[in-house]
Amino acid sequence: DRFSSPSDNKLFISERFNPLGYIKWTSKPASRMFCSWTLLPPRLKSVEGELCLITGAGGALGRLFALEFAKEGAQLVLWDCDTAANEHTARLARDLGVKVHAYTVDLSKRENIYEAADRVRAEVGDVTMVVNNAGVVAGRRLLDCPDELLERTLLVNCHALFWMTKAFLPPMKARNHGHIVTIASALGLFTTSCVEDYCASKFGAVGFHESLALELQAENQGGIKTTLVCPYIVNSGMFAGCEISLIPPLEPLYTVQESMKAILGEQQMVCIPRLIYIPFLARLQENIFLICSHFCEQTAAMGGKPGNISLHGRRQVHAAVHQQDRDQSDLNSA
Ligand SMILES: NC(=O)C1=CN([C@@H]2O[C@H](COP(=O)(O)OP(=O)(O)OC[C@H]3O[C@@H](n4cnc5c(N)ncnc54)[C@H](OP(=O)(O)O)[C@@H]3O)[C@@H](O)[C@H]2O)C=CC1
Ligand SMILES: CC1=C(/C=C/C(C)=C/C=C/C(C)=C/C=O)C(C)(C)CCC1
Repeated sequence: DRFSSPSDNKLFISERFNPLGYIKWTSKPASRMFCSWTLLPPRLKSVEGELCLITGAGGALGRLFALEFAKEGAQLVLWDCDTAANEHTARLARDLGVKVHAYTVDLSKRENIYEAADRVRAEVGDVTMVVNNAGVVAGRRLLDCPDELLERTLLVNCHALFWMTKAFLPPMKARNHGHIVTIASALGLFTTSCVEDYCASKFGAVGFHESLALELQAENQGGIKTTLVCPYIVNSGMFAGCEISLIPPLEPLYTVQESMKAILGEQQMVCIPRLIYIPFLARLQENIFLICSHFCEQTAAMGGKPGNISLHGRRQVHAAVHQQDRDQSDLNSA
């Protein structure tokens, strides 16, 4: 059994919970609904024969992703700005018997991404899976941080997602087949202090990912899967040595194996550990409230049924009350 762990035999509703699923609920037949919310363990797909591009492949998680995809039999395209680290990952993956193509790419430069994408298409072929994993953090207090470092975080963690998708999605759409994975962070769902650049970029990544997933769904491109990965602090890589007293950092291999389960299970999102779903769900509840408010407002605008409390109506009441207050104060001052 791939990625077996002691918890594999237990059934956790949070594991199967699919946050974009509530939209599916309203639009898809009961069978699909059941699949999104089922308690049954997911079937893991095969990636044998897929061409999988991993960014940041020389880094802690990127290297482990490359090795896990290699074990699964995928052909690899590895991107990183650190040539030596990337080549090292490539050698380790080749030792597992798969074809590996390593490229030195600076993801903070749009033209660099487009040029490298053209080279990959010409030299290797159409990429069918993209794992947007590369990431950076300025790691300094906002007011002490050079502007360029702050900008770089947004360029690498967020803007690069636009250019990667523009470069690699079209052939996927032509075949209605592919998979785009976004390695975001728990800090794309809620915030903590002193990481303004990182939070801004990861919130951007989460928003980008959700919107793309909905766009593909609206365009009936169900053959193109998307997975959002939101890990807590990992005991390696960019946050190595960073600890919070309550919860110990995650082990990198555990993080990547949990991510692989979600990717191969075609899950739309995974929070690692599950505790991270709690602040996420708190936000989701807020969003549902906003959608309901919007719906009430539209109902009112369409001449909603008596008894409906509409925000639109309430706003008119507020405006009338304010007008009365102003009239009263004019009277007082006269
Ligand atoms: N580690 C953690 O605690 C957590 C990490 N994540 C996310 O996981 C992902 C991987 O993180 P992790 O493995 O820890 O990070 P690492 O720093 O270990 O690896 C990131 C890799 O990306 C490369 N990279 C950085 N900038 C660029 C660029 N402009 N162009 C190309 N490659 C670049 C880095 O190269 P170089 O070393 O030369 O900069 C490095 O090889 C990131 O998106 C991160 O935000 C999410 C939650 C927690
Ligand atoms: C709010 C919150 C927590 C704090 C989480 C933090 C501070 C996460 C930091 C994550 C990082 C640095 C990710 C990097 O990508 C806990 C302790 C899980 C408990 C549940 C609520």
